[in-house]
Formats: sequence, C-alpha cells, structure tokens
Amino acid sequence: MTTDQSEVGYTFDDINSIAKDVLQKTQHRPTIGIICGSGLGGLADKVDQPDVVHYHEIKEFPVATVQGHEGKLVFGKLEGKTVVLMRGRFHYYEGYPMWKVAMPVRVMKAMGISTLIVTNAAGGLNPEFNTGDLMILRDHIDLPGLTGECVLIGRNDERFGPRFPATVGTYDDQLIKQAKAIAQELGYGPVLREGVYIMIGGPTFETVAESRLLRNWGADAVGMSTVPEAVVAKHCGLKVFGISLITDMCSLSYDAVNATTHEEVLKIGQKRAGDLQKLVSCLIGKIQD
Ligand SMILES: O=P(O)(O)O[C@@H]1C[C@H](O)[C@@H](CO)O1
Ligand SMILES: Nc1nc2[nH]cnc2c(=O)[nH]1
Repeated sequence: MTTDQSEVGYTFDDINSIAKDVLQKTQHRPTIGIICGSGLGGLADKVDQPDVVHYHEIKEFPVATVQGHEGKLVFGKLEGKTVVLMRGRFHYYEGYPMWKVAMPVRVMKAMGISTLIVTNAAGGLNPEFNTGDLMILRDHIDLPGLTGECVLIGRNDERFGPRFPATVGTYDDQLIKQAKAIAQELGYGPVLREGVYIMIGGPTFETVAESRLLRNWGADAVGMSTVPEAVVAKHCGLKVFGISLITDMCSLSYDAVNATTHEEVLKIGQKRAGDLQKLVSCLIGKIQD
C-alpha cells in the first residue's frame, strides 16, 4: 500500500494477492458478488454449502463498524450459482477513504466474479414512494464524486480499467428488465419502483432543505453507500444491478417532519428484507455465468 496522494490505494498486485489469500479459505469460485445493505444481510443465511471468511481474517481488509453490517464474506451456492456475499460493507462516514470503501469490489473481481449486485437501505425522496418500496437503480448521482471525492481519484492502473471511464449504463439494462419481470411474477408490482439513487457522505440524515435540494436534482432516493462500489465495478468491467429498500421517507415539508433514525432503518429492513431477498435470489437464478 502506498501513501503518496497520487498513488493512494491498493496496487493491482495487492488486490490479486488479497484475492488469492481469500480463495485459499474456500472451495467456492464465485461468479456473482452481492453487497448487502444495512439490515439486509439475511440473504447470506440462504446460501448452501457456506464458507465464511471474517473480514478480520483477511490481511489489509477494513472492518465493518456499523450496526446491521456483520463483517464477513459468505461463499456458497444460491439458486445453483456460485456466489460471494459481503455481509457488511464499508461507508465513507466510518472514516474510510473512498478507495478503501470500494476495494472489496476489486477483490471480488480478482476472485472471478462477472456480475455485482448491490443492495442498500435508502430514504425516499420521490413523494410517490412509500416506506417499504423496492427501488431498482436506473442510475445514480455521485454527489461526493461531483464534489471532488470520486472513488477513482489517484493514479490509474489500466489493468483495473481506463483513466476516464464512462459511467452511462452503469446499471445493466438486461438485469433491470429481468428483475422487473421477476418482480411482476412475484406480485411485487405495487411496491416496485425504478429510479435515481443519490449518495451523500453521511452520517447525518438530510435536513428538509437538503431533501428538497436532492429531489430537485432529480434523485428519487438517498443513501450513504453503493455509488463508489458501482463506479469501481463499472470501471473494471463488471455487470451491475442495484436495488434500494426504501426504509423511510425524507421530509420535504416542515409541516410533516420525520426524523429518520438508524433503528427505524433497521426495523423496516427486518420487516421487508424477505421480499428483497426473494427478488435478488430469483434474479441470481437467471444470470448467465
Ligand atoms: O449500507 P446502507 O447504504 O444500506 O446503509 C444505510 C445508509 C446508512 O449507512 C444507514 C443509515 O441508517 O443505512
Ligand atoms: N441519507 C440517507 N440514508 C439513508 N439510509 C436509509 N435511510 C436513509 C435516509 O433517509 N437518508
């Protein structure tokens, strides 16, 4: 690991060495990676023949510090596919630099995945949304990136991806179509949404004025994760699918203020995680390795 600001982050060799070490702890060779959002780690319990690797067992891996994020990789079989789940992700507000927040994506790519599924808990900004809705990410707004904290800042190694990557089409059209069809089959039509996720740095939830601003910018939901992971995934050529569980509605008016808490986020997560997990499992079943 280097410390010079132009060379921050793990080198290509560092990433490959971490991936190699982790693969020695499991018999599985995953093709699909899944990052579980706050309170959404239960999908890991559905994995057959699980091999669990705790983050603290992996040299150079950050540790998860947020309630609802356990801090382990779970390898195994889901719907016949070999997967690796991150049960616990890293957030910028925990004090990790952006490149560290997203480094597990490069490790998973080095382990052999070709598709990344990212899930999160998010606040609803679109007034037509309701708490408990599931929102497929059509696109995102990288607010930290737009303000100088892009996850790809630093020297670029072309073996990871290009210096100036396109971010249009980050979320795979085919996966979006498949997920929508599955949601209809499962009877989730009334709670299924599609929209734009905006990432803020956190850990503060939004003021009313900030929620109005984010809504005016075209965002349908707001959260504190996902975007750095999706940007790094697109950069290194992974197919990406993103989905948010709307755990609370952001206040757009001073007359109806809802002061969101993390406990509320986890509670709705617990209540609604089953449907999100079902949708993600069925989608995994349809992904071509
Ligand atoms: O990891 P995610 O994005 O699901 O977590 C959300 C955003 C904050 O970390 C936390 C707020 O309750 O939930
Ligand atoms: N920023 C933000 N993140 C969330 N994660 C879950 N709910 C919210 C929310 O309302 N705002």
